[in-house]
Amino acid sequence: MRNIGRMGIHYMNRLHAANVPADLIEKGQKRVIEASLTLIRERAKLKGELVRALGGAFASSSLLGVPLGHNSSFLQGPAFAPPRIREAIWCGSTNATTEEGKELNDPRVLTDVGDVPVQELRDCGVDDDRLMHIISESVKLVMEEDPLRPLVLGGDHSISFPVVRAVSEKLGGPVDILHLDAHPDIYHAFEGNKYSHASSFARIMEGGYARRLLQVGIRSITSEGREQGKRFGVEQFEMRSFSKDRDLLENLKLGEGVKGVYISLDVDCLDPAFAPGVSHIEPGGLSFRDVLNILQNLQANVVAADVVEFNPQRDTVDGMTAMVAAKLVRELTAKISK
Ligand SMILES: NC(=[NH2+])NCCC[C@H](N)C(=O)O
Ligand SMILES: [Mn+2]
Ligand SMILES: [Mn+2]
Repeated sequence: MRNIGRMGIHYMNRLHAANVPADLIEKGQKRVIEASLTLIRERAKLKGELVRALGGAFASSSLLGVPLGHNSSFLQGPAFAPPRIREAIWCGSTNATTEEGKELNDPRVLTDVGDVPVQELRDCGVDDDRLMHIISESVKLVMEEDPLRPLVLGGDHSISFPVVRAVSEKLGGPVDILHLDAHPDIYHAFEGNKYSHASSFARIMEGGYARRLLQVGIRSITSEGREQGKRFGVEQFEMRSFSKDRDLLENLKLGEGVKGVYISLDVDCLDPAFAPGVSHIEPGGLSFRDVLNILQNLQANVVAADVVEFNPQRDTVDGMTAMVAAKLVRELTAKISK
């Protein structure tokens, strides 16, 4: 199953090689892209109408899955994360109430517009330039429907670039970003791939989509990561000084004077003891409660967020990391919805 995407690309290459007219392929791709966007557009419209009809919501989280794993430099399992996270959000072992009392069953708090069909698009030969634009377009379709705000389920971390681009373009200016991760993901082009999951924040900063970028949980950083951080004025908070920074990080106020705040949560910001189901095991990380303390105390208008890099193929048999990722989504929902 995990190779369908690649087989799809090879299949398209064979069609090109066999002199299948390029415009035939191009026209077919356009129809598939339109169909993909139509499904998301109509679901977002319906959920928006529903929330507005119920009334009283100023901001409301809406899940958008982006099952994309091929821009990972290591394992591609994050492509399979969105359905596993949804399953865990609604798992009967817990309940539908967030820690401070929001009801997830209430569509004014949480709705779902489904997944961008990444596999299907790649199978038709859609390349990454276009795929990234389709992801951006999908995010904008959610934002079109006031009061819906996108809560994106990755996927590897490459998806944050098209998502933040869309949020910034749609709101008409930069946002402040709180980025929790073991890695800064700011290489100019990791292993030659400008869309790499290790390069998304280079694209975001180049594009001018963020004013401030705060990176928290960092404990795997190369000299390029530090240089690029300086170059873009990134505020990098490393784990080795976390006990010193804790006070500041648990009392953050962000987003004043910009369009809002974006939160990007790479599950590997957590210590692998809390979240073993990730591609890049990096000891010495945050505890789950550290992350919740930072989130719950954050003063900010959170306009959108993502949870990325959960790899179900590396999870424990009881799906522990799926529950961890789901709880991050639940508490982000609480943060966004009001
Ligand atoms: N989004 C991520 N999990 N990125 C991990 C990047 C790992 C890469 N090997 C590095 O040196 O930084
Ligand atoms: Mn990352
Ligand atoms: Mn990471």
